[in-house]
Amino acid sequence: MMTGEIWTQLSSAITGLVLAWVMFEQYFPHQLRGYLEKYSQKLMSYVYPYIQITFHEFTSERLKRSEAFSAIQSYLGSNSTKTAKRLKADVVRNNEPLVLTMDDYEEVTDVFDGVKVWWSSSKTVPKTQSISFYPAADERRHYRLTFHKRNRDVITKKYIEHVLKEGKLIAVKNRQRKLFTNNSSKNSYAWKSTKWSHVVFEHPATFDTLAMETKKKEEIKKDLTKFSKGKDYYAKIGKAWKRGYLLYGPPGTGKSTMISAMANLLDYDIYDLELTTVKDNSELRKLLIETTGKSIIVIEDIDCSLDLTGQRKKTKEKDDDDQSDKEKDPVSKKKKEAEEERKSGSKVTLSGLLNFIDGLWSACGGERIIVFTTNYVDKLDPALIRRGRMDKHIELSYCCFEAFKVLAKNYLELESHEMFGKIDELLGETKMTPADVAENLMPMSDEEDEEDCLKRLIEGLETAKEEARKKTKEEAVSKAEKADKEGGETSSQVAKENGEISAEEAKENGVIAGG
Ligand SMILES: Nc1ncnc2c1ncn2[C@@H]1O[C@H](COP(=O)(O)OP(=O)(O)OP(=O)(O)O)[C@@H](O)[C@H]1O
Ligand SMILES: [Mg+2]
Repeated sequence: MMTGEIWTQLSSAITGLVLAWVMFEQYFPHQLRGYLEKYSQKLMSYVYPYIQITFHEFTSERLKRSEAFSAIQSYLGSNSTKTAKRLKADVVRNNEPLVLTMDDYEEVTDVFDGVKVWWSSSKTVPKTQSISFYPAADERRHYRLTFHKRNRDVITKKYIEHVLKEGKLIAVKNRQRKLFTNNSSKNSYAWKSTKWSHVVFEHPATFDTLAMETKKKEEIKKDLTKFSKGKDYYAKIGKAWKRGYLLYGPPGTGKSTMISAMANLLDYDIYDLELTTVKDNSELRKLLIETTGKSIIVIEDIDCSLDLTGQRKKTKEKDDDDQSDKEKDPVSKKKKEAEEERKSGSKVTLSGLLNFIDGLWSACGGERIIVFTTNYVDKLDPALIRRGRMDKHIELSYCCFEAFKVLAKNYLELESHEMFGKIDELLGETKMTPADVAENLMPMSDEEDEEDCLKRLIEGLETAKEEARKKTKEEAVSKAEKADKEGGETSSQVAKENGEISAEEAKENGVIAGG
């Protein structure tokens, strides 16, 4: 048993003796007993020469994990593996060394500047215990540092600082990037202290493999790097250190791929936030508080996740009905919106999400990027995507020739080929997503070579072109028919003025329009 603990037991024995004596001497006046207790404590501090400092896992806010605790955990993890007998292993990536930490109720010693200290780890379990299959929800860990009081200065002024600094460095070194998700069935258990579950993030996408115009790509990369180095700048201008990106475009144009590339470029974690499974605004806030710095918080398909559009329409319609509403001041308008949201009983509301992005809580820690993706940018509420919330809007679109060249290099290791000219021409005439181009470029068997793949792509592009032509024709015909049916000279007149033609004309000419 360590010296610190012997002293703890001895001290409680002495206190017990003193108290017993006080109780025995009942005729002692009340005030005198107070004095006695005070002096017995003082006496103890003379006899018991050790000082203890406790570091709790959760701070007094009880919401955020203490940074000191994490740093100590890493420090002890690397320093205690030689002496501690019981260790805990963490998730490991292939071929990487095991990450070990000291297990609960384990004790280790450390020596600093010739001074010996004792570290112990323990946890507190709530007093009201019911018999349960799961561990208690409120289980809180702590580390206790014990040292001799004559070393007080060295420990409090130098050693603790050393531990925290070392611990943070070790944590950075051992860091495995993580992909967090709130959409896990396990999360429904009440005992789980965190709402996020994670796996190690290993996506190979980088900006080099991302197919898009080089100029645009470089601009985004520059923007991201500037952000990640902008701690002082954000502090100077008095803004929370966060940045919002809105990625929009048709399916298969690389929105999700770009998020992985962003995380790989900056070495950030990803929090994939599934809004539909979030119970209410307060749960949303809790999720945000639990995110750490150096992370990208992603909400995919934002238009499908929330009934934001409906909400907006409702208010808009009402505004149109009621002229006086238009003149209403922003405060009462907001109140009205909140009231409507409350009545509609929707889980996470627009104002909840807006608060999530730029409210008070989002300033609880810096270095966070928020990314929304959508296929329909027009459907989103302007309030959600205004600059300042979503600082940068990036459109990911159909494959252009420059993007194709990136894919050809990735998939076929081709910088140029005689067929490239034809492909360039076809890509200018028809729309194909990078996902479809990539699919065509992937060899289907070992026998297939680059040329087969390029041929397949050309065929695919020609088919797409033909289909698009047919579709435009059909649309023009049905539009013209409709105009004819609605009849009257006026409408056909208008149609003609607008460059549209009658159904018959359309059929005769085999119409070509748009594209
Ligand atoms: N710009 C791109 N560069 C490289 N690969 C791409 C690109 N766009 C799509 N791909 C390929 O297509 C697949 C699908 O792309 P991704 O999931 O990024 O599309 P998305 O825009 O997120 O689509 P959705 O709107 O349906 O979510 C990816 O696995 C990737 O291999
Ligand atoms: Mg996607």
